Amino acid sequence: MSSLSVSEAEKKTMSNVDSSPAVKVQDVSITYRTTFERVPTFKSAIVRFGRGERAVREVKAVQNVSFDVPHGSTIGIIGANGAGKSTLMRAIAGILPPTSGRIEVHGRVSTLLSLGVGFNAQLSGKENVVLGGLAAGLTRKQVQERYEEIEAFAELGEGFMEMPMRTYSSGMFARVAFAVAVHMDPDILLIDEALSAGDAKFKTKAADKMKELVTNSRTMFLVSHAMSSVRELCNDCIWIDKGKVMMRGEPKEVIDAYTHFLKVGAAEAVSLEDL
Ligand SMILES: Nc1ncnc2c1ncn2[C@@H]1O[C@H](COP(=O)(O)OP(=O)(O)OP(=O)(O)O)[C@@H](O)[C@H]1O
Repeated sequence: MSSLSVSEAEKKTMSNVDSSPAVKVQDVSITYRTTFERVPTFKSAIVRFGRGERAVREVKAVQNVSFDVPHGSTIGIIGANGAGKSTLMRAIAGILPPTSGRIEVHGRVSTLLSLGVGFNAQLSGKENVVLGGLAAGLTRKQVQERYEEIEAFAELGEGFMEMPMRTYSSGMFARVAFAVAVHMDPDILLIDEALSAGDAKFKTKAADKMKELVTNSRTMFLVSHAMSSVRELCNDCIWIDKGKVMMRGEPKEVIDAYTHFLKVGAAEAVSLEDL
């Protein structure tokens, strides 16, 4: 590193890409097994005194997925409902262990998965910010130092940070969740549909903040159905379908292939945004 000339170092910073991967996903499969009571017919339910038959349903949500994500990338993860995007994000976040395969994560991860997971709705916004910060590994002092910035970023309005989060609208919830996630100093930020709940003004602000994080060489995963966000913010893209990687590459090309696959064509794809 020290032997690099200034111009080479600058180039490296501009390209935002470090040679070792921030995330390495190797042949990962994730299967959910759900047991449930099956009551086949009304008659047999009566015969069985209301007890159903125990059945197991397996869903192969992610199947043999492998990819590397270099430091400084902003990678969009796209695909239809139920494709396995959130499952993959939960595995990268370390919330859900893969059924098989291996995931390496190099750096500190901050997640914004399914908005505000981990928040306690009975507690105030302020209390949740503190808990979120401590859970992310910050010291109490560091949380206190960042609190004002987080509060200012969330812009909830007078007094709302002191109110229990159950009294918040989903957009307000999203604002706090986003503000916390981006102020945790993450090396790797996982964002799952975060922008969908905020209003237009907050979406712009959130997008600017994400661009700033990426400029500072952070790695970001953006799971989204909003193709415009992926096109605007990402420099890399993975399309997942039925738990498998269909395509990886330039966001524009991957989005084109995906929208073509959905048989809507590129023109209608714009009106599909923000679904
Ligand atoms: N906790 C769970 N238990 C059982 N099955 C699950 C669970 N979570 C997800 N699944 C199943 O795994 C598959 C992938 O779901 P996942 O939430 O990862 O999809 P997704 O691509 O994020 O979808 P969406 O765009 O609708 O958010 C689906 O078939 C879903 O029914």
